[in-house]
Amino acid sequence: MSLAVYPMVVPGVAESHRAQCLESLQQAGVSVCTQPFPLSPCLVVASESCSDEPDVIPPGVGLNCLLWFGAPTEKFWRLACRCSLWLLWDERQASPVHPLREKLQALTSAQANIERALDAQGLVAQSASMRQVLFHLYTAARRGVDVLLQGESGTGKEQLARLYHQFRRCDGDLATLDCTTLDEGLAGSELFGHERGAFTSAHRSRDGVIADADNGTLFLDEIGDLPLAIQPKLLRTIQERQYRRVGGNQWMTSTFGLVCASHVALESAVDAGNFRLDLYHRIAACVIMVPPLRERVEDIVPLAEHYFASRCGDGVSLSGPLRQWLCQYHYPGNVRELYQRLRLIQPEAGAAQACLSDMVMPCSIPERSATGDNWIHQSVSAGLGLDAIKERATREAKASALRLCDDSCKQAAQLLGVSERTLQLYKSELSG
Ligand SMILES: Nc1ncnc2c1ncn2[C@@H]1O[C@H](COP(=O)(O)OP(=O)(O)OP(=O)(O)O)[C@@H](O)[C@H]1O
Repeated sequence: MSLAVYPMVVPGVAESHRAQCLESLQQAGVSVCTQPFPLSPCLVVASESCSDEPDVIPPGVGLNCLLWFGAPTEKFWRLACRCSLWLLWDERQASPVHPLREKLQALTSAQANIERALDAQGLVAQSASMRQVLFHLYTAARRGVDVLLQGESGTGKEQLARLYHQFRRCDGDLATLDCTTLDEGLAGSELFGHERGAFTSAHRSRDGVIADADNGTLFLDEIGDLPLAIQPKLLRTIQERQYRRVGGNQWMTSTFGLVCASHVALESAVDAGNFRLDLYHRIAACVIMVPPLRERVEDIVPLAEHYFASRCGDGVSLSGPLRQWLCQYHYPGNVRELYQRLRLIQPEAGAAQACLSDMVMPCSIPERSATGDNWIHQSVSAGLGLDAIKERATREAKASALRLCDDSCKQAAQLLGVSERTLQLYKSELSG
């Protein structure tokens, strides 16, 4: 396999270390790219003397390997947690040519497979933290390790479960069970299936999701919501991959890979007595924390571009103010909320750029507000006249625009198509 790498020497690293690194790459037969290239891994070269910037690793580069000169220190761990793999270079020993080649080989083939899977599923992951999540997911899937995905709602756990299934390259299907919808009485049947006559409405025998996942992957979404009564029944199934249908007495086998997801920290659910510790230990062999969107701001613009590309065709770029507007928000609902926000923006078909002025605001004032109070109707009945009504509508529009734009007069002005000064005056009137 021909290997290429982009060495990213962190500022402050000694020149002698940089030279040693380049020499080892040459000995390992690895070519050196002069630019970060998405499909080539990045070798982050660092040592204790390097700068301590948290964002030394730029977004958009491929998977990365940290090459650290010297003994690991706190700085090493801070950097290592942003890298997929790492290699320590103990200067008393010969240069680590073979391990270096091996790690770069592993990263290169993972990178190509991950890229293919992202394309196939229409997913975007540019940030170093998401690249790392993908690498761990890929490694776990290829080694047949079960995975627990934890992260806030809307971060993409379900999409990652699909990727995990794709990475496993198995013959069977991805069988999904959303545990939030499980009725306590029917949970056993949904999971294990049932025999005919097992309960009053069981007119026929049927398979459950565990049988459906045979030779494939079982995805238990929101596993924290699994009724407590059914939890002990899953222990053997997860450990031995065996199950018994409700009303049956024969143990059956299903060979599946397991991926579970939860938006709550399951450790807290265990502490609160809502989740069994023995079940937690069986599903948490490899816990992958999916970072919230506000902690990977680098993903916001690529996700937005991806969203517009899927709606308007390729090549829609975002105007500067629109990028700024999108990146300033903190997205408690994560990618799902970003997509909802983007629905407000409607670039013209075939337009090369999406701008804030493409934003569609609700153009008619609702007939009745949630409280049932129709202020326009009341104002008209009270004989207030059009000017007073317009004046109030204008004030409400300014307040809404400022709220939407996190109090930025400039962006709110763009949104309303008025001058920035108009919004500044409105704000000073309010504070005066
Ligand atoms: N990396 C990504 N690239 C493209 N779209 C994404 C990505 N991550 C999430 N999405 C989109 O965001 C939305 C929410 O994703 P998903 O349902 O996977 O989140 P979740 O973490 O499972 O949420 P919940 O905990 O509420 O079930 C979906 O529309 C999904 O397509």
